[in-house]
Amino acid sequence: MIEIQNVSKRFDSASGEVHALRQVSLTVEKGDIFGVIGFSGAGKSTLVRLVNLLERPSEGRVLVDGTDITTLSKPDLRMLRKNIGMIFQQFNLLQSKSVFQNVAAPLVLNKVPKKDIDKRVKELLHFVELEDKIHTNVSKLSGGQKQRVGIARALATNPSILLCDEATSALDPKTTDSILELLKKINRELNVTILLITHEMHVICDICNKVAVMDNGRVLEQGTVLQVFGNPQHKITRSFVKTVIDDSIPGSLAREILEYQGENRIFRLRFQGNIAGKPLLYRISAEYHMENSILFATVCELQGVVFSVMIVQVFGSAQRLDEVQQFIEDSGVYVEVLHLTGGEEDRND
Ligand SMILES: Nc1ncnc2c1ncn2[C@@H]1O[C@H](COP(=O)(O)OP(=O)(O)OP(=O)(O)O)[C@@H](O)[C@H]1O
Repeated sequence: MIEIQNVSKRFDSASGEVHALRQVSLTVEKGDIFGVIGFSGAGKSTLVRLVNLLERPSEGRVLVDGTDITTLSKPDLRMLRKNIGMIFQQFNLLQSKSVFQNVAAPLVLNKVPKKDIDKRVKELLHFVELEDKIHTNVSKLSGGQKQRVGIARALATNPSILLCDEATSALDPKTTDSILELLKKINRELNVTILLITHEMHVICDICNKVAVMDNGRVLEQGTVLQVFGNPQHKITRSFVKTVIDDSIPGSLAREILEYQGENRIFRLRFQGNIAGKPLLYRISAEYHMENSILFATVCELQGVVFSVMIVQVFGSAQRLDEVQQFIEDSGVYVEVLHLTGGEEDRND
């Protein structure tokens, strides 16, 4: 378990003090694949580097399995780093060395006997499906193969935590998917807790069970992927959601709606999981006798859960619309009233 408690991190730079992290708190439970998403400069790399003390917090505490790691002695810090593997966007391999030498490096550093190193490296290369490249120089490998070597090296000392710093950002989409599959296998079969940082929603949706959204050194929101992306509270979170599920009303449609003179309200509904099939609109017609029309609907899958967004226009008096809104809320569906101004959606961000 990783606990980051009220951590701030400041750097001195030529142009003055930089606040890379501001009072960040988050908890990664054992078994999680926890994703931190944010745009460039949000503080993600600084955050992940705290966990193996590549960076020290200016304030606050970082606990790994209950121990405040800033208080560790040098030998204990070495032990901690054995327990925490890390992979990088640019792989950070020893370029002039073979696959074997790269994967063996942490074992050599830890003075593991040679015959055990041979056995362990073969085991690891089998796990990452790269046995046939054992004697190849890493400079001859593709990006995906290099990341597999990076992963095998990170797993060499049997860590219980794996930190991933934009591990798929340098890879094409197909290779990204195969590396994400491998990370899932590491989590599932080796019980490794994963903390990853990324600016790609696809990565979060594909493998993470929890997520934190960062901006300007702060965590804006965090929780399960479904909680955070199912009902995003901040503009930045919504902009990430939009990259996988665009839920805005096209401008031409918004202008048409604005021209309508009668009383109506536009709701954005977000359905999750088994409530996706609830006959909500049918009940608004049948029980409330109110006409409604679907303006937009889309569906995707987040973490194996069906997630759908629907924008509906319901017609009726303000009082009746309040009743319907209450009914929707009581049904456990996230509902948001949309205000259209001049053909655009005004979200008061
Ligand atoms: N060693 C350093 N010295 C000075 N400033 C730093 C240092 N490391 C990071 N920063 C600054 O801290 C802020 C957060 O950087 P960080 O690399 O953690 O963000 P990020 O979200 O990982 O962005 P990116 O994906 O671009 O790396 C940035 O303004 C960055 O310039």
